[in-house]
Amino acid sequence: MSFSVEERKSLAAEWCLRAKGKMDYVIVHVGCLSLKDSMELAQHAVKVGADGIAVVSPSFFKPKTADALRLYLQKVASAAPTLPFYYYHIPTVTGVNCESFSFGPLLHGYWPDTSKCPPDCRDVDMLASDVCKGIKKLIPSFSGVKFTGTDLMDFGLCVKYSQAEQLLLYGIDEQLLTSLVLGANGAVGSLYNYLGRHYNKLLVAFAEGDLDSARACQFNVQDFLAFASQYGFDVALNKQLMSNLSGLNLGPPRLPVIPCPPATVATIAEKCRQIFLQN
Ligand SMILES: CC(=O)N[C@@H]([C@@H](O)[C@H](O)[C@H](O)CO)[C@@H](O)CC(=O)C(=O)O
Repeated sequence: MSFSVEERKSLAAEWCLRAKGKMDYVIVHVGCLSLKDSMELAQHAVKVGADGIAVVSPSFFKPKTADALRLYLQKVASAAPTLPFYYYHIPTVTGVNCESFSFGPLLHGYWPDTSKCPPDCRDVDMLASDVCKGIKKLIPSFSGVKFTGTDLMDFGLCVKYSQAEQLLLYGIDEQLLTSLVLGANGAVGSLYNYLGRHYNKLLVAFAEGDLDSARACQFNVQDFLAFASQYGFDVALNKQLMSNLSGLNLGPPRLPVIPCPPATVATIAEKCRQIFLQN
């Protein structure tokens, strides 16, 4: 999102090129503040051979209702109708709220029908299950959701009303196990960039019904994040950890995101090695 449209195009082209024969999917994120930019990126994703596109809600002029967001998503999808389309739900980042809710914010999550709400309720995430309701009629290429949220009832409803073959990708890495129980069939997140082997153990243990081992894997991640959070775990620190742990120089974050002091990164990387090399 911090990249220009041109930078995003060249990154998408490079990923699609290099992933050939190595990766099952490259899903290009094309969400922007401008609908036109998103449509341009969607068309470009087709040209470079992406396997799908994903879109977050615009976060400056925000949609006020799930209907409005669906209409926006429909327009973006129409620019690349042959590509599988994914809605990327990440309310803590987009700040997209339900502005109307019949029983007020305290009951958020327990009453997903936002159509019945008064117009004075602004602090409630717009539910992904509302956005996805009936979306296939508007977007025939709709193929699933990337759900980065802690509202597991909302996630559960996305799973319940999804169709066969759709992807339900969970995005809170420290709670992956919980989402698997509810029916997640994939995950996208930042920690997988350096904890892939560890998470594969969790997935295998879960698939084999070995919940003790799966829980142990998840708890290790939670321990690690609790440690890193003391230093302010954020996107900058995460990128620096990726560089430190992989040995690849991934470059600095872009302003206004400020990097973490290198000594702190080294401390956290060391903790990561301690926890995950021993387990
Ligand atoms: C809010 C946020 O950044 N969430 C991350 C998580 O991977 C997150 O970093 C992790 O669960 C630690 O809290 C991802 O879901 C989002 C993400 O990696 C992305 O869109 O690039």
